[in-house]
Parts: sequence; structure tokens; C-alpha cells
Amino acid sequence: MTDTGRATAPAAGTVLNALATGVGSAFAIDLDTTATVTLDGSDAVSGEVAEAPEADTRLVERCVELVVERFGDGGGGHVRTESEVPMAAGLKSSSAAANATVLATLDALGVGYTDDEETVGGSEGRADDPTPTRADAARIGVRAARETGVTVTGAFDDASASMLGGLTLTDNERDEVLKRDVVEWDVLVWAPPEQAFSADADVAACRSVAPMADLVADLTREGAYGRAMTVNGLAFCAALDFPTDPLVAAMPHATGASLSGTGPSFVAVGDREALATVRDHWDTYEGTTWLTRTQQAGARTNP
Ligand SMILES: Nc1ncnc2c1ncn2[C@@H]1O[C@H](COP(=O)(O)OP(=O)(O)O)[C@@H](O)[C@H]1O
Ligand SMILES: O=C(O)C1=C[C@@H](OP(=O)(O)O)[C@@H](O)[C@H](O)C1
Repeated sequence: MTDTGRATAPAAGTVLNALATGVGSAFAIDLDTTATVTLDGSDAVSGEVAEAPEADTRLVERCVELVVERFGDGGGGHVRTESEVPMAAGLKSSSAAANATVLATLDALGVGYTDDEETVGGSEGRADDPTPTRADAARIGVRAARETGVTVTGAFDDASASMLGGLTLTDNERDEVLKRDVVEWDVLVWAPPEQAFSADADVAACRSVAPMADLVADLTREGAYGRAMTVNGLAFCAALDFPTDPLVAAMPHATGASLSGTGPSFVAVGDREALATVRDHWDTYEGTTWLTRTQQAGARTNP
């Protein structure tokens, strides 16, 4: 007998990169990854990325294993992802894929999840937990990311933004949500044609800009998200050797602009007309630019 489940999770952009201090902040954007999980009782889990047959599927396979070990009978199956999110571009393809896979596996097992607001604390739960919260489900994906080496801090900032929607500020050492907010923004994205895997990032250089990361965290707590993003962008472009020209071009127009994650993508937020002006400049660079919106619903199972 086989059981199939499907779920979708959004990508995200960065307010604060967590590689400096372990505290990070991100916001969900309207760009999706969908996972289809089929459980067939076999011995192993296999994986497939629709757009990239050569891609590393260990993250999503481990997500299926962890969910089946905790909520099912430990059997295997197959996971296939279909994604609009460019991989290793700084737009949280890994968090979107992990979240979609965890929820799709729960769906295949017939286990639901609760939307309980959970802002402080939490754990990956116990074997006898009947129903996980969405934050718990995100923590399972974070655990899989740590175990398969695709992350530095676990990236609970990105995982929680993608899972819960809106903006989150998190402590990635404790996998705790410190703040959540609804942010209704237009978002401009520039994705250059390169990749930058987070696991390869220069962590020592990121730690050097910790005083600026503390300032960005303070601004985020106060709700000054635009300025927080721009300070983050300046600090991490300097640390990771990305150009600051996209930020300088955005600053007169956008509410905020930053390198997203460990790059190479940039994101700017603000008024749609102002972002169109920024887009004219970013369009002169190689790669793809597009206008999108923040996303509030987060990850969800598909009927
Ligand atoms: N659609 C997908 N399906 C399966 N795994 C994915 C998918 N997208 C990303 N990943 C995993 O995430 C890794 C990239 O993660 P990372 O370097 O953190 O980039 P990003 O900033 O896009 O999350 C890939 O090597 C792969 O293991
Ligand atoms: O691996 C990690 O711990 C992180 C990777 C970065 O994101 P990307 O994966 O988008 O580069 C960063 O923004 C995040 O705060 C933490």
C-alpha cells in the first residue's frame, strides 16, 4: 500500500544573517517549492529534484526519514520536489524544500499539524507527541539540515519565516522564535547567475561583523526592518566580498535593501514604484530580477 502527501513552502529574504551571532531574521516571499512524498513501506528513502536531476537530495530524504521515524513506522518511500526557488542563491531554497517535505510526509502519514502560536521555547517534541506545531515541523527540517551539512547555524530564521509566513527574528542556537510580525511589502529580487552554498561561507569573516549584527538585531526588535536590512547588507557584503553597488543604487528609493543570506542574491523592499526605479538599475546586472510580495501564509499541505 502507498500513501501520498503534498505540501508547499515559500522562499524567504534576509533581514539579518545569523552567521555572525546566531541571531537571524528573514521574511517569506511569494516563490514556492512543492514536495510530493510517497510512502511505500520499502527500506529506504529516495529523492528527486524536478529541475535539477544532479542536485543533492540528502536534505529532503533525511526530512522524510525523521518524520517517519517519529510519527510513522519507519518505512521508506520517495520524495520529489518541484521548485521556483533558485538553488543556493541566498533565497532559502533549502528551508523551503525541507519545510515542504516535512509537511508532505506528515500529510502522507495522515498526521496533521497545529497552527498554535509558539513564540518562545519549544523542542522537536517527544515520540508520544500526537500533533506537532508548525514551528516543531520547521525544527525537524532544521535538524535534517544540520545532519546533512547544508547549514552553518541550522538556519531556524529562514525555516521559521518559510514555515510560519511573515517575518521572524530567531535565536538559531536554541531554535527559538524571538519575534514574529506580519509584513506587507513589495519585494524586488536580483538573482545573479551564480550559486553560493551556505555551507561554504566564510564564517570567520561573518563573525567579525558581529557588532553590526547586534545593531541589526536591535533595529529588528524595534521594527525598523528597512534600516536593519540595509545595515545587514553593508556589513555582510563587506564580510563576504559581495559588491555594495546594488545597495547604494537602492538606498535613495527603497525602504531597505540587503544581500540575501550568504548571497549572491539581493533583495529590496518598499513602495512598488520606487522598486521599479531600483529594478531599472539592477536590470543592468547579469542574471534575473523580479518583483514579488511578502507571503503571510507560510507552508501548507496541498489538497
Ligand atoms: N528543491 C530542492 N529539493 C531538494 N533539496 C533542495 C532543494 N533546494 C535546495 N535543496 C538543498 O539545499 C541545498 C542548498 O542550500 P543553501 O546552500 O543553504 O542555499 P539556499 O540559500 O538556497 O537555501 C542544496 O544543496 C540541496 O541540498
Ligand atoms: O546556514 C545558515 O545557518 C544560514 C545561512 C544563511 O542563509 P542562506 O542559506 O540563504 O545563505 C543565513 O542568512 C542564515 O541566517 C543562516
